[in-house]
Amino acid sequence: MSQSQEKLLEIKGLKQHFQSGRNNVVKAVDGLTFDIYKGETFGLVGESGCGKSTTGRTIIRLYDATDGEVLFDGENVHGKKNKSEMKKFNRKMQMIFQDPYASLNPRMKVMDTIAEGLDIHGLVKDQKERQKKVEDLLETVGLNKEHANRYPHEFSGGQRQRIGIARALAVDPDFIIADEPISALDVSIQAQVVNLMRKLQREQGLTYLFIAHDLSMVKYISDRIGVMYFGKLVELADSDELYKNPLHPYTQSLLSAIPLPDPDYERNRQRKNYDPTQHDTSEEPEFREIKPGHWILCTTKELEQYKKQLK
Ligand SMILES: Nc1ncnc2c1ncn2[C@@H]1O[C@H](COP(=O)(O)OP(=O)(O)OP(=O)(O)O)[C@@H](O)[C@H]1O
Repeated sequence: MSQSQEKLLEIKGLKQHFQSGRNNVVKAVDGLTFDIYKGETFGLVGESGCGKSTTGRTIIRLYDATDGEVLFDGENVHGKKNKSEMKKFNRKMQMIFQDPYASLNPRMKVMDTIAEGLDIHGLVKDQKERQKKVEDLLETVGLNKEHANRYPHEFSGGQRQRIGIARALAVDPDFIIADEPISALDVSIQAQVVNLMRKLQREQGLTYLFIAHDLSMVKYISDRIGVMYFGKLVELADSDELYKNPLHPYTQSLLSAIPLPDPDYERNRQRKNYDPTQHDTSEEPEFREIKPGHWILCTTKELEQYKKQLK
């Protein structure tokens, strides 16, 4: 988790609206603007359905954006690109999924699953190099070379996620979107996978967008956190700052849902419910910087109130 201030991604006014039925539009992502710095882990949290996965998928261009821009190292990912330019982006940006079993082809040996990207991008010259590269990747993620000839069903959930990580790493990416990568795993295995991701980040200078629905594990892995509610970011801050100074009532509600290790605190803790009707409606809320690096969706009047709450 070494964070620079150099931007790897600039997401500007990103929108993803889905047509649902004839007259209904789902605004899954509705105007997101934020940067992701080189070498950091940016945690994106919010409850199910708020648009986290759609954000990840739109950034990586699995979907074309309805509106807005994604700049990767200054280049517009969503601009008109020819095939070879798209291939270059596809290699630099990889994705790890929540359910590694569903994302691995059950009829493909681990060797071929991991080597798929190597083949597509022409990164190995012959079978021998291909095999060696896959074996090295298996070792990098804590598996061993004998695993290369097995099928996904022969592995545990944690091992399958390691295979998913090896597949993403094969093409030597700069940026990985991890979409709830540990939510489907046993609690005992979750920390192992997160620790592996942190180790790989240190060793390979990776940048992560780490998507999760609760704030507990995200705090541990993220440098900065964005809190998402119905397609919009409501708060964004350094991880420590967000826990010290949660200002938006929705962030406070998410935080109040995390069980805490301190028994005294835990006994007195109350779950805060978020009531979206509690906001000032005298003007449209905007994403405003309340102190350097700490952003909140609010009106000017609310901003003054939040300032008084700052610790
Ligand atoms: N391809 C699609 N077509 C139509 N609607 C979609 C599509 N993908 C997502 N949605 C809708 O967009 C909204 C956001 O979904 P999304 O999966 O991004 O949320 P999420 O925060 O990642 O939730 P979860 O944690 O459950 O995956 C939801 O209302 C969902 O039903």
